[in-house]
Amino acid sequence: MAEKSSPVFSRRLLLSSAGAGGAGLAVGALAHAAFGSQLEPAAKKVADVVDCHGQHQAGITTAAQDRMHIVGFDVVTEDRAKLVAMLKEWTAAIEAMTQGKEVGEGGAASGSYDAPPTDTGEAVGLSAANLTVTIGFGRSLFTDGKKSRFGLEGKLPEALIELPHFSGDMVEEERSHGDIVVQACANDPQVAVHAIRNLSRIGFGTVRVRWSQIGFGRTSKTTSDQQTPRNLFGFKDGTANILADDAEALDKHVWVGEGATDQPWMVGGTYMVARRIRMQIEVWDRAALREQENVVGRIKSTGAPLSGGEEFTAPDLAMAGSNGPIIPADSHVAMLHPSKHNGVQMLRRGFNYTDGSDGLGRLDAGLFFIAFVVDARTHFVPLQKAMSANDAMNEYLRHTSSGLYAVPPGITQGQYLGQQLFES
Ligand SMILES: C=CC1=C(C)c2cc3[nH]c(cc4nc(cc5[nH]c(cc1n2)c(C)c5CCC(=O)O)C(CCC(=O)O)=C4C)c(C)c3C=C
Ligand SMILES: [Fe+2]
Repeated sequence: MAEKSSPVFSRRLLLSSAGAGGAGLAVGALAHAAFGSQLEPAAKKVADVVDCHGQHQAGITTAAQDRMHIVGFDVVTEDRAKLVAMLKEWTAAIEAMTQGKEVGEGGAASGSYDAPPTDTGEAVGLSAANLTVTIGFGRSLFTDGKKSRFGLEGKLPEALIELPHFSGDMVEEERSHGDIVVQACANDPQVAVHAIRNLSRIGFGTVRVRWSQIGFGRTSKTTSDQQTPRNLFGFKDGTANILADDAEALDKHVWVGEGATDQPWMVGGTYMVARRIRMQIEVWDRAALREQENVVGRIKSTGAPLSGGEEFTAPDLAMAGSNGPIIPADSHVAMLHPSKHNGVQMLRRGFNYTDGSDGLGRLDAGLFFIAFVVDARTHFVPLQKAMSANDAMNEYLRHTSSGLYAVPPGITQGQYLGQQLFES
């Protein structure tokens, strides 16, 4: 995936170029024509643009942004051509928005005075903010359980399983699954929300929103120069993550390679696991620091493993403590360490969320867990099973949603997202 600055017209530049003259214009069709004519500034390098083209979709190994809006859509039409047309329109919109441009010919305020604007407008004046938009397909897009949908017979990857029920799950169906997932990440919340809103608007009549979630803070690092952020338990999260420059780990654990799938259209793609995990914040806040560190298996202040060293020192799961291993066997780190799961790793890219309070005075807050894996059957299910059976952290968690999506590979200019699936 290419991630470099591109010479584009930024929304901020457009706004400043419109200037006071634009603001002083009278309302009406004349004003639109005049405003439109001023939107022709010289090209400018924009530093916070992530290219949406490449071998893989953006928003996976991209340096994790601070904000996220993710949505699960259900397709409401039976018409394959209509669905493909929407994916083409989405792609054009994504190409524009990720460059900080407005959606459609007329944008927010330069189109026909007698039609709804092709861009909703709330990102005018904002930069691209490293926006990435990543799409994935749920199992239900391929089959309704009895018969194929959209002529996608034979295209359902074996790896796109129905995730099982895990012990303790309190999964709400209406917050889970969906035919298509769209993850928008940016360093400005309004840019992420604008992206999802405009895709929803374009999709009206073809898709309907099944669920959505806003995340306000990253809980992972995906590049070596990023600081490890903290989750709502106050611990560093993302220390032992797969990083963008670790090509070997990415090829082994994240990207679907040739020969590793029954579906050639998935080569260069990956699978996204998305689970809303509510954290029992008030219970956690009453737990002693010793208990908190024993639950995680790491030191709260530094992120170092309880066996010693600094944040990136490998945990010594065999080191003895006064009462068994110094990193408790039921701690989160001991439970999910690759050495306990045939060496498998995942690229975690989740976000902290809060959805206000629950009416009982408790924060409805937690971690919207997102991970990208080559195959959930080997790289997620066994880990989640171990976690839900024995992890000491469970006492403080409630898994309230669940989803698995096939994330197709990236595209080149002129292609549309999902083309590999619909035209192979
Ligand atoms: C099944 C996969 C995982 C779920 C679900 C999950 C939820 C979850 N995790 C934290 C906090 C931390 N996780 C940490 C490490 C870690 N977590 C997983 C997997 C899941 N986490 C893995 C594979 C690892 C890495 C293990 C290793 O290799 O050592 C950490 C430690 C710091 C780090 O390495 O990131 C923390 C802290 C929460 C709060 C949570 C659910 C709300
Ligand atoms: Fe974790």
